[in-house]
Amino acid sequence: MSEVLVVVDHVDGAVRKPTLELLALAKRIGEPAAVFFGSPDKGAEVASKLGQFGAEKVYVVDDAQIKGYLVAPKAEALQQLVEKTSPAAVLFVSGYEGKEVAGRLAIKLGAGIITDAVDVEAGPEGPVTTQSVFAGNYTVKAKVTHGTPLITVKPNSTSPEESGAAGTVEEFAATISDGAKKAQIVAQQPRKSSGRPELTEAAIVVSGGRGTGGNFEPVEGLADALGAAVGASRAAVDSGWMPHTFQVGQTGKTVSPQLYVANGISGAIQHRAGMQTSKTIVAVNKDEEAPIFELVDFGVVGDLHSVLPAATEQITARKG
Ligand SMILES: Cc1cc2nc3c(=O)[nH]c(=O)nc-3n(C[C@H](O)[C@H](O)[C@H](O)COP(=O)(O)OP(=O)(O)OC[C@H]3O[C@@H](n4cnc5c(N)ncnc54)[C@H](O)[C@@H]3O)c2cc1C
Repeated sequence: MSEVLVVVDHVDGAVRKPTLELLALAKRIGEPAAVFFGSPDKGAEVASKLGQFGAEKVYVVDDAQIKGYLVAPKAEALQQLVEKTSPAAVLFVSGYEGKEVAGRLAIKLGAGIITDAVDVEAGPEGPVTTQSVFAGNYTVKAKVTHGTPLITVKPNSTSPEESGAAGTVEEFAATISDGAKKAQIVAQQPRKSSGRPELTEAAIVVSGGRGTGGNFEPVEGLADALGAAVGASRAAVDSGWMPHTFQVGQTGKTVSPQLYVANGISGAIQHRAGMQTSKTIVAVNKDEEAPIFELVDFGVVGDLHSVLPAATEQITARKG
């Protein structure tokens, strides 16, 4: 069985959950092998974590020559690794960086690329992907017909699976050309931490829309009582109430938490596209005809400014 390369999404060696999801998908189509761009010192620790979730091998690519530049060196290193290992596919997390590296790699290899898959399974002639298009109204099955399939997968498309594989480390020395070092990073600033979970990884998401009137305090209060991430509709983002990084939907992030609480959000199709696969959906809306109520498991018709503080108080009291 051929290897399936999974490009690791991490922050200073802390592997993010979408990578663990990719490992579960990789296992369906071959032998999962992760590619970690980072310090070789962290290789063993990262390999142990990735091994726990199915990575049989972890290629460690020293990022000393890579981290000071934008994505071109990563694509170049991956080209060399793909040429050496001839994998059955390469999987990336569907994010800004994952898609850009995958696109560059596709050009270098002359290979086919599929972006924003929500599922990957084995087919008779290689991996078959599922994409959800037109705001979730259609699903498309696709396969790459030329070269190594390069596939970017949306976060929360599947659940990580613990398997306890070995996760052995193999260092891969890539040669980075001067041509790949043309876009240098001159300054980097980590985003201020809110102390809340990352939106796409959170088990609970509490979102607010235009119905908040710009006051997100009740939404944030409930989120904090539940240990949840905060999300927003595009109307709230376009009004300047929340940054775009909080937007859920077709042109924002896709979330699939255990619980999604939509407050003052009408349920437009573009918002649904980013949250309709949530396991349980609760909505608070003062309009009983709001379309969001078509997809909820539990709905409250009421003013969020009174419903949310009351719910927060109850939850806080129960937690003691
Ligand atoms: C190409 C394209 C891409 C888009 N991408 C996205 C996207 O990624 N994400 C996204 O969200 N939208 C997206 N949109 C916009 C989308 O069509 C809607 O306009 C948007 O989702 C509406 O946001 P909303 O539900 O907050 O506002 P509204 O539709 O105005 O709904 C507000 C709701 O709040 C309720 N309400 C008002 N006051 C209260 C109160 N006090 N208590 C309780 N309920 C109250 C109202 O009854 C209403 O249902 C996109 C649109 C286009 C054309």
